[in-house]
Amino acid sequence: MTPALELQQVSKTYPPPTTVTALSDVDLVVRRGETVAITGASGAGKSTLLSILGTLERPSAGTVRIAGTDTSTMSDPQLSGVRAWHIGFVFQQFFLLDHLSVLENVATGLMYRGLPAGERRRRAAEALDRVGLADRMRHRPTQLSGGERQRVAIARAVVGRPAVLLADEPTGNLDTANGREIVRLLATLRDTDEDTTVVLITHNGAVAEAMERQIRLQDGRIVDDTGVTA
Ligand SMILES: Nc1ncnc2c1ncn2[C@@H]1O[C@H](COP(=O)(O)OP(=O)(O)OP(=O)(O)O)[C@@H](O)[C@H]1O
Repeated sequence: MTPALELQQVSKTYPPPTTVTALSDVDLVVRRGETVAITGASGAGKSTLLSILGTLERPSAGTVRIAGTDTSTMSDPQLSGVRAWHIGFVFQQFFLLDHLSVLENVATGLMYRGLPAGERRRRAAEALDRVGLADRMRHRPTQLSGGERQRVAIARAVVGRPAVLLADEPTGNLDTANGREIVRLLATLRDTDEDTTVVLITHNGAVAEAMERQIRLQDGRIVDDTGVTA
């Protein structure tokens, strides 16, 4: 089957004045439905790798394929389209819009799908039900706990049923119990949605262990990968 994500000889050097090489010659194949943790010290290149997998950043060299399609020749609007249809993002800081209701926040995840507002709201309500927040739809994000806010962010990320969910430290702002809930939720979404691929960055060993595969970065290179058999 076509891999969900494929990097071939990917390097990323940020432009001057910094000229930092954040990734060097990374080869990575993520199969559909895999759950993957990316670990490594601060500055190892984890966020850069996630941004490249999510087409938010372009590599300086190498090839990025999303569901088999080479993204290197795509224009910025085409890449936006790939993100809107295929990729969901979750961040440590939630990034919810406080002036909108929880339901409206989740509906923004369908903004670029060309759906009528009523349909966006219907699907948003369904996604909130899946993350166990059906009774919080009319709340504002500021009226929710940290764990609940992250569940709203996850609902927004998966409302369009993307093939890939990318999460940068999704449990980083949560206590252990709430972090565990979020990891359990991500696993459930993978099991109930068809073949959703989950790639997350974490500094937390227990969160990493909850994923099927662990990849460790050091100085911009993959130094350990439990998904690769010798
Ligand atoms: N926009 C940028 N411009 C220049 N250098 C950058 C930029 N973003 C990241 N870097 C550098 O690239 C390297 C890798 O950064 P990255 O954020 O990918 O690491 P990380 O493993 O996610 O770190 P952390 O765990 O601290 O978030 C670091 O040396 C960082 O300073």
